[in-house]
Amino acid sequence: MVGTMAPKDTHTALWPAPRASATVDATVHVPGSKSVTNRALVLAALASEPGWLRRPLRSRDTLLMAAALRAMGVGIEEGVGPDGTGEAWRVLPTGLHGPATVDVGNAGTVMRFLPPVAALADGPIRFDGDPRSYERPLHGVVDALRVLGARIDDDGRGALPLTVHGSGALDGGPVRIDASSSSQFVSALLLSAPRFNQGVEVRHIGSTLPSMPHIRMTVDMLRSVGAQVDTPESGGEPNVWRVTPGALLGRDLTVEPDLSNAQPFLAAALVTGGKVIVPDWPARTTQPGDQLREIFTEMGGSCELTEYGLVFTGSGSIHGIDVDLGEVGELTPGIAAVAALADSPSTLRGVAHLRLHETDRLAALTKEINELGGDVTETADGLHIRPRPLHGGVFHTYDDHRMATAGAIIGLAVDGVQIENVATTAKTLPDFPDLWTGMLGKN
Ligand SMILES: O=C(O)C1=C[C@@H](OP(=O)(O)O)[C@@H](O)[C@H](O)C1
Ligand SMILES: C=C(OP(=O)(O)O)C(=O)O
Repeated sequence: MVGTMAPKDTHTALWPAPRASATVDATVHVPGSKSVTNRALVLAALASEPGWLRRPLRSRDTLLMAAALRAMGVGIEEGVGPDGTGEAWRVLPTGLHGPATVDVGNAGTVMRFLPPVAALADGPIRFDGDPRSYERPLHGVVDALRVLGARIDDDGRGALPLTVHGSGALDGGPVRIDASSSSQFVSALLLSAPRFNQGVEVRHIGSTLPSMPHIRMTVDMLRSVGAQVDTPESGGEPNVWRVTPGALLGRDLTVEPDLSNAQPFLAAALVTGGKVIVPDWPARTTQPGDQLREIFTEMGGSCELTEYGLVFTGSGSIHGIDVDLGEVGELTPGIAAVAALADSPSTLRGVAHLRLHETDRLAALTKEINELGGDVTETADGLHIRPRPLHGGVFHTYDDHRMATAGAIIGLAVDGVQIENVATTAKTLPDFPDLWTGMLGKN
């Protein structure tokens, strides 16, 4: 296996989650969005001219994406931007070639967005990854690609590991998929579709479709590089997306801060009754993390979006919430952590698909919060959380970055919480421990 594996000995290491000794008052510069960085890399690799990616996220998931595209022949030069300010990557779309091997790690974006890219390469592309990647749903992408003309060898489950036998081009056309287990099936097919001979028409036929903001992000970013996309929201049929074939432009794109990774820092303001400022919070964005402004306000905070960024202030009280998180599933672990410290119960709904994320997040949150003395029960599609006084203990993280940050939130208010393998935050936020202690004035 190639790529950026987390070192083994960090898996059992325990990190004493710092207890907040005072109200937090900090400005936290949150690194770039994983979801934007990995979409931008794919689109730049498929473009007909070079492009720039400024302030890209440098984390396990994005480095795996860059390594995979490089393995297929794309040039990605890491350096500073054209005006000398900040990190910027130059992407040179110099072809898509096999044979190559791709390590997806446990990155949903890599395992789902790249098989359609591989179908356009001129040789076999082998996909492998962490053990968990074998269990995460991929059938929506694999089955659809076969309908669209690709040859794929897998073990019969439509899951990893597998080989896409790229032939240099893909027919494309209409396809029906059930994306109820991951919005990334839809995003994956749309992102590469301008390069399919007939483009694509994706029709979602499942009962529910999670993470709509992430599909909007895909559509927005496609349009920003010149693709023509018809969506349900632009007057098309419900649950149908169409992409017209055509060349993609090389762009100069600045990546927004990752608003889902801003969550633990905003939560710190909420939990301690303090204030956290996140510079460069975008005024308009498709990122699901933007919904934290509303969710955390309902849970007791208040926020002001200024030209400088988001100013989020806790009131000293934390309220429970009854909320459907289907659109913003990746925010669930952080919301559950805050809810466990609230003054009233919470019900988090619409997130059954989290059982197939980095880990089974509903089971993991239930077990870990309850082992600290909490009272959480799983429902068919979410969690009931009844706050109780918590005590210290080991918070296991199951190689899930958002479990680690959820544990750190609880540790702010509870003595003796120890986070197992905090290094797993490197999936999307390698700087987490430093940013966290910096926020608390403990560096
Ligand atoms: O497209 C994306 O960038 C993402 C989509 C969502 O996936 P699911 O729809 O599988 O939940 C989200 O949870 C994940 O963190 C990132
Ligand atoms: C679900 C997540 O990631 P992935 O892109 O691997 O699906 C996440 O970051 O919460």
